[in-house]
Amino acid sequence: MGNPQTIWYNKEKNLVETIDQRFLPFQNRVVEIGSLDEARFAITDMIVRGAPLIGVTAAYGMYLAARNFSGDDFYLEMQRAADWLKSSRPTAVNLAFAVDEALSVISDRNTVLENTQLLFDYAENLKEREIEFSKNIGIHGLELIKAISKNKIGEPVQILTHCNAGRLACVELGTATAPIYLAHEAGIPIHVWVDETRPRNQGARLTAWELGEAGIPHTVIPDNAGGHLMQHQMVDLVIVGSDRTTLNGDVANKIGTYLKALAAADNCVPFYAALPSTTIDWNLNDGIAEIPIEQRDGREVWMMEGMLNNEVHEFRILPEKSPVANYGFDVTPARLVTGLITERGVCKATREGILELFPERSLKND
Ligand SMILES: CSC[C@@H](O)[C@H](O)C(=O)COP(=O)(O)O
Repeated sequence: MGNPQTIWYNKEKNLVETIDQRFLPFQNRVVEIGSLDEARFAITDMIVRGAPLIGVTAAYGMYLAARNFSGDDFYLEMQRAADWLKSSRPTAVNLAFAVDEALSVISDRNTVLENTQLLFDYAENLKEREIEFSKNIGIHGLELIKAISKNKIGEPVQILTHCNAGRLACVELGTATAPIYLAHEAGIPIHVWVDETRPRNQGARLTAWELGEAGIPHTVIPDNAGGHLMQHQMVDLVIVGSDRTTLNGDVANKIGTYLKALAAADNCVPFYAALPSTTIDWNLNDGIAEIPIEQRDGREVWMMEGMLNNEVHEFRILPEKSPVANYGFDVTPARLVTGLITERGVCKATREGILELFPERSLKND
């Protein structure tokens, strides 16, 4: 699989490097990030994507802003860098979390050099934390898969996932895919239905690529197929990721997730969201009203990208004069979510369930 991590600091080059996800699965390119602007561009242009990876990239962006600082007012410059990064994508809360936490590690008692080192350490530490979170999400989610597997007598557990909440969206292992990787490693027969996830096709392009690399049986399906499969008992479990989950358990995730949750509820299929605590917005209590939903360039809807004669091409797929709308995310209300798989365990998608796992947040949220 090559480097299992999606982002790393290259000591020889003194640069951050990441996989350029815009070219997968056609080409596996590495891109260098050497400045704040390059970090922001990586996020806006979706060279990197997925809530945890966006957060880690932003943390490195803060470090690079400090490293390249040459003005008079370090603090003001870092505040500007923070605002600039935060304005890159609105929905994934990991971004604001990482930038704010990065700001909190610097102090006016330190030299610029000391603060720069602190920001580097913070980015590396966040990266390690995300790796650990993914591992623990995997361990807790694995128990759900094991329990279903007991009743399948040698048949594979059928898991449906939407978008890419795999290692490419994180640093290693992923969120929704972490239990899948661990189940596969443990020899539990599994099969994954991969929603293609229009318009950018993160499922077809990224999740399918990842699972293929890991040798995990999977089938890519058009986004509209999930309901049919569930009606015919062809899905045992849905696991999706999240870009922002509110304290009351509402789950924002890639557009189309809500429809999968509706179909799952109608067919009594358990529907779980897997997410690290860095994806929980502790300040929000109503996802539908309060989570900002990114609207992206219509080009993603009217163009399709594909491979022809070994080259990546774009194709127009609808009439030139038809307007398009491109909402990036939707919110699945907590009542449709069977549970949340977090690094501390599985809980109900309720304020009580979340705070039971994260009691240290209780005081702050009373
Ligand atoms: C682990 S990130 C949450 C995912 O499930 C999510 O839907 C996703 O892939 C992120 O969206 P993206 O627009 O690709 O950054």
